[in-house]
Amino acid sequence: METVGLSETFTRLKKQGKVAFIPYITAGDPDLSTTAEALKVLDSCGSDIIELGVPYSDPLADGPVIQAAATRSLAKGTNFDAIISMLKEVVPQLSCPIALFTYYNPILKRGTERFMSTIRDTGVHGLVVPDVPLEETETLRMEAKNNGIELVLLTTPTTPTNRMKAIVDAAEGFVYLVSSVGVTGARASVSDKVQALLQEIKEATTKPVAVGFGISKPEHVKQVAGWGADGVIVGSAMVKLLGEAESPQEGLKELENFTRSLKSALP
Ligand SMILES: O=P(O)(O)OC[C@@H](O)[C@@H](O)c1c[nH]c2ccccc12
Repeated sequence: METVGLSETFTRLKKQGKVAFIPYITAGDPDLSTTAEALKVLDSCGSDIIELGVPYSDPLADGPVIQAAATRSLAKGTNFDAIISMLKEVVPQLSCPIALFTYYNPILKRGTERFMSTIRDTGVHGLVVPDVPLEETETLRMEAKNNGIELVLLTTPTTPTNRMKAIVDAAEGFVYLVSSVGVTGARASVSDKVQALLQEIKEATTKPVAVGFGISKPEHVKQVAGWGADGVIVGSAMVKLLGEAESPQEGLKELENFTRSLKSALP
């Protein structure tokens, strides 16, 4: 089925007074066929957008859980081409859009234009590149636009206001507000600075803003939605369930239960 893109998804949800639930998982952990099943589980449990991470050897922005997932996946021999073939199979079966997550190096290795056209051919709608400096997003944005890919950009609690404004102006699909400084990973609570950061961003743009980092419980989800986020992103807590389970089937079952518990905490 033809899915709509990221920004259209947010427009639809906004009309329904809903907040987007956006899980992240690492491709190939525990293996690619489980990833294919996990995408379908996450979709059928009500995810509105799914972030799929391309495992990388030097995930500088990732905490221990996602680093371990990338290591396991790479040790299994997961590579970009295998992820692309899996996506060509699975994306047509999904009702929610996929945002591919990759560090900048795998893009540079392939060449930006070729990378963009390759992911476009799988039906992926979005792209998040956490380590590309704003100054270098020009080419990325142009090639993304040429291929109908929405390039999401990230802003953090320490991003200066004028730089945040440049980021939200350039972002496509949605603005990724990183909730706390440091790396990805579940935290006991979400920093209440997020509320003020959300207000500041919403004064600078009408684009949807999704919040990530540290969110791992239904009460976190409820809290962040209550602060006015248009979307809530959960990664490490998902990755941990899937990658550290007794078996892939067990992991998929836990993923389903966990997703339902978080989704039910959203309006
Ligand atoms: O893992 P957390 O704390 O739930 O945060 C989401 C995060 O994992 C996901 O969006 C992500 C995965 N890798 C990243 C690298 C940079 C920024 C964000 C990410």
